[in-house]
Amino acid sequence: MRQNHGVLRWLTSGESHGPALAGILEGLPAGVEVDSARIRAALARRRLGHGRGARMNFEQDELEVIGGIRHGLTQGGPVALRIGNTEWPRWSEVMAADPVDAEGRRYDEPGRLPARGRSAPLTRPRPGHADLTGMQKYGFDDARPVLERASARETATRVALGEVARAFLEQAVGAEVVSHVVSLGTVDAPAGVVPGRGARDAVDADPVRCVDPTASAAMVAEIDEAHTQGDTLGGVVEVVVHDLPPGLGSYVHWDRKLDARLAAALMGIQAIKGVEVGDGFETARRRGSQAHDEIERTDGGSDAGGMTVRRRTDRAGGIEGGMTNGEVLRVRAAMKPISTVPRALDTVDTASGGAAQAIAQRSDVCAVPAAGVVAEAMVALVLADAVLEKFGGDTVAQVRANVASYLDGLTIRVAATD
Ligand SMILES: Cc1cc2nc3c(=O)[nH]c(=O)nc-3n(C[C@H](O)[C@H](O)[C@H](O)COP(=O)(O)O)c2cc1C
Ligand SMILES: C=C(O[C@@H]1CC(C(=O)O)=C[C@@H](OP(=O)(O)O)[C@H]1O)C(=O)O
Repeated sequence: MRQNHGVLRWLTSGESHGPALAGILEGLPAGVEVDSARIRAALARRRLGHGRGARMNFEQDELEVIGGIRHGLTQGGPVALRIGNTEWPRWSEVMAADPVDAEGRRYDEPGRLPARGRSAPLTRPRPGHADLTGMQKYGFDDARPVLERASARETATRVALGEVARAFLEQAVGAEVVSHVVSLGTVDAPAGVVPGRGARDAVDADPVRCVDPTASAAMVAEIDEAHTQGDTLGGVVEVVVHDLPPGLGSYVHWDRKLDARLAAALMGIQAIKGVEVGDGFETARRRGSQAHDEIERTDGGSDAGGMTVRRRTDRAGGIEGGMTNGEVLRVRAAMKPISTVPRALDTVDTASGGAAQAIAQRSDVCAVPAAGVVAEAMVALVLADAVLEKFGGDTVAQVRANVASYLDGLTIRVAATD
């Protein structure tokens, strides 16, 4: 299955140390209010979090909107963005698109161009990164081109495009997307704490984007300890979406199920190794009587005319049968520890064939808080796609009217959750 099977399409391009990243989002209606200041603010959120590496401090995301937005409004055409890497001047030769000297020589022609410093081939692939298999698959004798594209630097583009999708979701359906860190290393935040509407700034103000201060302090301490020991950490983030209408996605076919589409989008983030919908794996341990969300009427009526209902709990995370059910949507993504481990792991040197220590230059110790921001972007893109698929419209106003008409026509309504 290719993700983006619905109405919206999005693509990214660019390398970690290339001149820029590029992203295109195609299929949005006209009239989404979004400007570069908003997208820049989203990019700044992705750089947050205790445990990120030095590069987050000395590099900026230089955003330029190339197309699709005029005077702060989308125009209906593809939104195209460029995010310049301010590191580029130091890499302009190593990552040059064209052959690097007048004779048209390349670094990957052994003996033809002296490969020193940054241009020296990387031949000690890191366990857990894309290095070794990427070299095999694409026929490289240098891991450089593999890590350049595999790098999560690319997630800057997703966050930028995701912010446009988030603006659409807010304006078309009134939905709000937020994420928080629910575990980091061995530390768990208390179960059942879900950030409400408007909580995003408070979450972002926390050094690890965790809503519980005690757990946050323990997470910070665990990052510091791992750092001291030359080690790295992973964790779990939860994306929470408030005020989605019931009926996004569908039960009728596997690739239309919203949970399948969200899971694919989240698994497509670098280092994500597991996804849970709602209480996920915990639900599998429960009995049926304790696993599901019982339904009750809230309007006081007893006839079968128009009624309002709610679920007493939200263990399902707002999705049943591959569709939003009108409750708060919750999806979790588990991130493995960063694979560039300073206390380097064993590998082989692909040039000499001998045993070696893996590449271990600067690296993030932990990027779980940032992964939450990336996960929000992926969820926003999938939900924007699902909203457009169900409600259509060439302008935000049309989509909004279509949503209102659908909700007005429901004989069974879902009570507001917060
Ligand atoms: C926000 C973010 C930051 C990351 N930072 C690093 C890093 O500094 N060093 C590293 O080795 N991996 C980092 N990763 C993970 C790698 O990009 C990822 O493990 C690699 O591309 C291999 O893909 P896989 O883990 O999905 O198999 C980061 C991932 C994310 C989401
Ligand atoms: C640059 C970003 O993340 C990078 C993601 C990354 C990786 O291997 O995924 C490795 C690191 O890059 P470098 O090895 O050049 O320091 C991170 O800094 C970013 O998120 O903007």
